[in-house]
Amino acid sequence: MEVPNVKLFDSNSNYKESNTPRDLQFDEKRIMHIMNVNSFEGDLYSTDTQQPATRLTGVWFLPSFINHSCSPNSSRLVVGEAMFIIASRDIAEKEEITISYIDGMFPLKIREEKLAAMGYGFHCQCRRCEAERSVQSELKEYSSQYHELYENAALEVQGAVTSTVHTHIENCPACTELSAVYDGILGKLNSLSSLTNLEKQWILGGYSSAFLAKWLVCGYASGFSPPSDFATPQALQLVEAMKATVPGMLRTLSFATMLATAAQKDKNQVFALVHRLIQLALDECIRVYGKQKFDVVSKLMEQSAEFVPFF
Ligand SMILES: C[S@@+](CC[C@H](N)C(=O)[O-])C[C@H]1O[C@@H](n2cnc3c(N)ncnc32)[C@H](O)[C@@H]1O
Repeated sequence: MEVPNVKLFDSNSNYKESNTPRDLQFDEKRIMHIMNVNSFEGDLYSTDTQQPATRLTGVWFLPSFINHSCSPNSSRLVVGEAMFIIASRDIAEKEEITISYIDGMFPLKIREEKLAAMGYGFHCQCRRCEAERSVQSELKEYSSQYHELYENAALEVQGAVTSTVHTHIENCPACTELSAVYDGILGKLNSLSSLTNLEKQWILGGYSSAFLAKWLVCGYASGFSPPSDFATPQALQLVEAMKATVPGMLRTLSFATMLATAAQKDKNQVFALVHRLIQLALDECIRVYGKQKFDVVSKLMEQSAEFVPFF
């Protein structure tokens, strides 16, 4: 399809197409399809920081040309009416700019289902998907278990968050089982020699909520406040994997700050782990610049007990 002149979308421009091509004539179905695959949905932030974020849907012309990847290099932020596309990791010269159309922190099968449900009409063949497909048969057991459990686990979490009574650990069966899936996938990945370390991180990142379910189950009894000994090298390994998988996610930033706070309180904790967690939080804080990053990370650390890092 021919790309229209950008000036057509500029409200201050007098530019007009000399003659409307026949295929641009009014066709309701076609217009609806174009809207479906090109519009964005998300949180809109006011420049007035006292205002809460509101949900919005809209079409932003230039960002709508950006393709999807399950391990993208950019993410988007809407402030007022402007959409910012922010690099979430270093981007090489001539590398395609990509964003994720879905919450990519899920295993392959769920990502495929989410993309299919949105009607984009493509099968993702990014490097992350291809790496995960290449070991799909080896991971089948964990992938199926995750698939069976994750919706129920999400319901348990929602129930717990909205409940005023602190339910006990036994009342969270799906979360408990899901956390065992994480240990299983971790062991399996260690035994797979056909994958690079980065490919293993991409797969592990997709199972992050299974690890977080474990935190939830442990943190439950203590009113969601993470136990001080929860910041283990295994938790750090997951934050590193989440950063490598979908960089710049708020969930990863919050998880890192929560762990850093817990690690700081633990007298037995080595300084290197706390330091690395804070560094990761600063790296993931891609929407603010300079010294403000430190303010945001320390504020999040103060508030970390209130955060439920799940789905
Ligand atoms: C928002 S548009 C992206 C820009 C579009 N590629 C273009 O040139 O106008 C979404 C559509 O782009 C295509 N697309 C996006 N990401 C893709 C990917 N990773 N692989 C194949 N097609 C993709 C699909 O057709 C999808 O419905």
